[in-house]
Amino acid sequence: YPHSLRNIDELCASIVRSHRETSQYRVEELQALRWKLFSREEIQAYQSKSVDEMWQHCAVRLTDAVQYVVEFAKHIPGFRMLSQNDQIALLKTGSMEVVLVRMSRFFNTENNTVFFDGKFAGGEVFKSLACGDLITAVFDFAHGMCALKLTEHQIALFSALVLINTDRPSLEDRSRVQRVQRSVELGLTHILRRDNQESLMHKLYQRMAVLRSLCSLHMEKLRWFSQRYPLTAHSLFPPLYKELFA
Ligand SMILES: COc1ccc2c(n1)CCN(C(C)=O)[C@H]2C(=O)Nc1ccc(OCc2ccccc2OC)cc1
Repeated sequence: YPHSLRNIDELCASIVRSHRETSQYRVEELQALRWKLFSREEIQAYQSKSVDEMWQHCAVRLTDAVQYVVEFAKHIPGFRMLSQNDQIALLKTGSMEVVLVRMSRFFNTENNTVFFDGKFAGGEVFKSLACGDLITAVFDFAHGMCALKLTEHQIALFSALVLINTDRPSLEDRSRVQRVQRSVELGLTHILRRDNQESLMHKLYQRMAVLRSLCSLHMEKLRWFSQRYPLTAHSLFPPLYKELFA
């Protein structure tokens, strides 16, 4: 275990603090926007964008969110003790997963909308991406996360566990990653026991399995897109999005 941490409480406190400091938007902030929807004209404007324009529009915004997840990862006790390559390997596959976990905090299950460009958007706004199955899967996942009614503390520990995942391919020092993963798992079970919600644990592992298939769908769509629009993907996407996902 990382020597600096005397006990699990301290581990949980540092992950919760990091989650709060890197959450880009506070839930209360966006609660006020939940019923701010796009007008028919605004929806039509998004739907008349070309495929590559809309992909670029979304990639820029999602890269914003990914940057905050990179910051979050750096403050997970033990993450920075891993080799650079292992840190990149974990972020390559885990950062979009954490973005999608966090995205569920900005999802309105009553009108099936998600925060996007300052308002809350329904799936029809993303029609010009030409990947309705990805959007449906993103919305379904957000619904599933909201149904668990996780606290911010639980989301923080769950996000850390999603990120520190030893199943990632090409890890150099799997056993070191395993030690960090075990301490985060201890933290999550500690939080759930304290909240008297241990039954959530297996539901969270099911959510992780759904998340993995959702993110491989995202990668598949991105590969499809990059082949069809190589110029946009290689020169107009944010470097971090390319580095992590392309
Ligand atoms: C961490 O949680 C959040 C939640 C919301 C937002 C952010 N962070 C960052 C700031 N942001 C802004 C500025 O709009 C929001 C955003 O990006 N929303 C948004 C973007 C794309 C969407 O679907 C398309 C799509 C989804 C998955 C994978 C690829 C995709 O397209 C290629 C849906 C919503």
